Amino acid sequence: MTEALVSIEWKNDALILLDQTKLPNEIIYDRYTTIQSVWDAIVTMKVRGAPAIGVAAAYGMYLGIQDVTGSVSELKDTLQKNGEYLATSRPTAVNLFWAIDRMVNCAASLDDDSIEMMKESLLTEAKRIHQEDEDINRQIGEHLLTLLEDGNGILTHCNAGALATSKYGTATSPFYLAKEKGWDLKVYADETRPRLQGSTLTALELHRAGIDVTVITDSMAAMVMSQGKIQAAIVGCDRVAANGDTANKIGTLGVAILAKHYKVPFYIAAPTPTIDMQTANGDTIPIEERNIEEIINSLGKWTAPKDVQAYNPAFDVTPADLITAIVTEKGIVHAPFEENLKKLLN
Ligand SMILES: CSC[C@H]1O[C@H](OP(=O)(O)O)[C@H](O)[C@@H]1O
Repeated sequence: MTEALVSIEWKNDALILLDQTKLPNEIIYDRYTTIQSVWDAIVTMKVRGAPAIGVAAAYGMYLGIQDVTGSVSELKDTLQKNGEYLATSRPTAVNLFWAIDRMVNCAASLDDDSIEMMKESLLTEAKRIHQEDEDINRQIGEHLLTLLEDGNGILTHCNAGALATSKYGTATSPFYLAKEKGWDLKVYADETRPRLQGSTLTALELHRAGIDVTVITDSMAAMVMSQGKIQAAIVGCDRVAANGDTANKIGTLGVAILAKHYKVPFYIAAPTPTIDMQTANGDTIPIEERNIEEIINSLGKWTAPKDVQAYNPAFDVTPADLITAIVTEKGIVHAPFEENLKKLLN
């Protein structure tokens, strides 16, 4: 086993982020001291994964008010404006907006404190969001483990791992807990074109942890399911709508359709900050479209004519009726999702 990679750390008054665009070949940590650099890290996916984006954004909101020296109301105004700016980085992962709101609401709740006291309270709130994420992920893993058995084959898509969060991951959390229990789970990781987070990130973190992981191309998912190798599919999420429709990395919908066909349980690992009860259903979840060169010039080699058209939605939406259960830190939610998510969250 090799030491676990840490995606996010607050150290010596700065945010330290592992540059995930360099993995698996280089392990490079960068130091961030401005909100602008955090915005760029989110846009360029140096830090990615809904929970990790939320934690990074919380620290970015704190970094953005360091230079405020005037009144308390000036600090609150700056925080509000910075939240609007940070919100332009990526549109789909609701954790970004959830973390921004947490920081703005934290400041709003601090009446007439001094500027320095408010800055201290905002750093405390960012650290709280960071620690909560770690606790949430372990609890999701414990609930997911009740749905699995020693020796199971599990298919996962993209990276909803420790690298997408502060620790453990969401979909990968049971793999780490299973190893602690001495179970022998066999993970099949979709490489997940075009960004390949499954092979560059999931395979990396699980392999380093000594967990049995096999990289497959996205197009092999059907075959491994048809061969009876998969007893469950577990994926992460970027936004769960009130009716259970779930946005996740592009290709997740295909995995869900295959799982239905092969009668494989399909689980969403969902921290409650990723559940957006303000969004009624999947039709209204904003889907990020990214640069088409991620497809036709991935890894710096043109694999299509340079002026060809391409379509690069970074996420798709899995309808609730393809989802077996949404597994949160507060418990396992089955259909009817709208009713049961409300019960879980209230
Ligand atoms: C627990 S990570 C959730 C989610 O985020 C990833 O997207 P991206 O790498 O573009 O930030 C992927 O969809 C994961 O499943």
